[in-house]
Amino acid sequence: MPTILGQNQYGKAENRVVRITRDGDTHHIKDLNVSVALSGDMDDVHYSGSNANVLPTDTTKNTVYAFAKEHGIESAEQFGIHLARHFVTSQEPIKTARIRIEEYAWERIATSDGNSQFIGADEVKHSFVRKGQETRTTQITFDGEKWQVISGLKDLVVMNSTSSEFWGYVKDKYTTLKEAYDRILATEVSAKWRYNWTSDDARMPNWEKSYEQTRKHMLQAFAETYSLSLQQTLYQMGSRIINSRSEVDEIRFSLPNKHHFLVDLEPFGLKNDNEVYFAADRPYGLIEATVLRDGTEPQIPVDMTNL
Ligand SMILES: O=c1[nH]c(=O)c2[nH]c(=O)[nH]c2[nH]1
Repeated sequence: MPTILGQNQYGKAENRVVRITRDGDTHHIKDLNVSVALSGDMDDVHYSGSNANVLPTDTTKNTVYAFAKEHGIESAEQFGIHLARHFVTSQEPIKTARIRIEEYAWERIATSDGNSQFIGADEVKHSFVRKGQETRTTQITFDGEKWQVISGLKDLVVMNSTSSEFWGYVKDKYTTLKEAYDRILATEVSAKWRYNWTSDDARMPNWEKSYEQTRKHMLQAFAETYSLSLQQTLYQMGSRIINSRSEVDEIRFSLPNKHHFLVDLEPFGLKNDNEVYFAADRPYGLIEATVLRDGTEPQIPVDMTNL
């Protein structure tokens, strides 16, 4: 049966680009997921395998990162218009470019003494929580006598665009990681905390207030810790909560290290001064630990944190 080629398009999908713009020590984030689809005179590559008209998808990816550096990202629309125009006007065989962009919004974290709306204290200038609601969880167990309440949250995404280092680690023959003295620290927090309320008495916590305050201390400790490792940040988040909330005796975290790799723009004659990052989704480091009030026994199951 004779066949003919129908509609076709190609490109690189889901280029995760994070652009940090530094205004002194106040940082601004643009976090995009950019998909490029090109079409035009592409009969030959399908019929005969000739690549003469094919701009590699790898090049379309590089263009996204290079444009983020060279032109910045003012808005997703402006960035997409710029890219689409570039592909169609610079490559004769390309007749149509479709650029799809998802943008992830970030808000600044309020510091202990500040207010989220104002950039007052230092920390808030480079500490962000991704917009959108986290999921709140709870598990209640009652054996007719004793109560156990373990509450938590998941999908709370946070980022520090500076004030994070990672160096001085073990190096064996498989170690290639370069020491970092100024990196992005980002994670999606899953946490479970156990209330020390065990009996049906009048001193039971105000659950709504307790959740709100626990979340607040968690975010503030993340923002205010100058981090030498995600493990250290985790411990600071846990101990801030235990020290500030007398109703919580134990908290367990599961923190994926959401890696942001600096893009090498040197092949394009551009210097990447900690501005353009590739946000990788996997594999990721996974840092997990429990923080306890001294003198109490751990009760939160190790594998419960992600539920
Ligand atoms: O904060 C970190 N902790 C690690 O244990 C680790 N390992 C790694 O490769 N990067 C990081 N970052």
